Amino acid sequence: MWPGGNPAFSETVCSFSKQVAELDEIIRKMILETLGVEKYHKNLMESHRFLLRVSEYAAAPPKQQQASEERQQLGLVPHRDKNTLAIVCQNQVDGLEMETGDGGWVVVTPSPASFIVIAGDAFRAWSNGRVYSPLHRIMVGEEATRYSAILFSIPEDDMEIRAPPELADDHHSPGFKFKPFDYGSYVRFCVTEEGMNASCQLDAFCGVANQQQQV
Ligand SMILES: O=C(O)CCC(=O)C(=O)O
Ligand SMILES: [Fe+2]
Repeated sequence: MWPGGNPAFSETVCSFSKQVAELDEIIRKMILETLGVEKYHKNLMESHRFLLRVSEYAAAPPKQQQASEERQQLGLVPHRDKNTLAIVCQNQVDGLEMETGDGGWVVVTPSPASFIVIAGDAFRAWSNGRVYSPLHRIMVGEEATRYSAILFSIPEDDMEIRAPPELADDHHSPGFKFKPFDYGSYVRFCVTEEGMNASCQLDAFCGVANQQQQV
């Protein structure tokens, strides 16, 4: 795209990514402290890499005589992130929606100076389900174009995602909701036919059925 390079852009992207990566580290530390497993923080940081994605969701072409909700178009299909955390920084145009659990959707409207943090399946599995990875999507309106910059923290492919013993659920059998797995195998499973058709890819890949429910 830029045969001569674009040092000013590279510098901005690098500096932004470094600062948001620091925020990711702080957030992960806070979550681990809350769960009482902060001793795993360093280990968890070392086995991750970061990816920055910048996106443009162009305003949908106007459609006359339709209610405002019908004028919205899907900008990104409903999905759960596979990685650990995603930190989203957007312009002042909303569009990110989270599933509410009963099939509804709620628009996320952050204040101008805040970020949106989304946990992914790797964190859900590692935390034995205590950190939830929500289903989310992007809806595009016709008023304005939405821009977002997202920093993803991603486990290395060979990282074993295994919840620490401290997070075992002693009140339910089995104590762990997910079988341990290598992150790379999970990513590969998600693009198989079975993975793509699963309503919850993590459960389909490594979910352990609750024995009490099976009875
Ligand atoms: O652009 C956004 O706000 C979020 C996009 C997203 O969910 C993703 O890239 O996984
Ligand atoms: Fe996402």
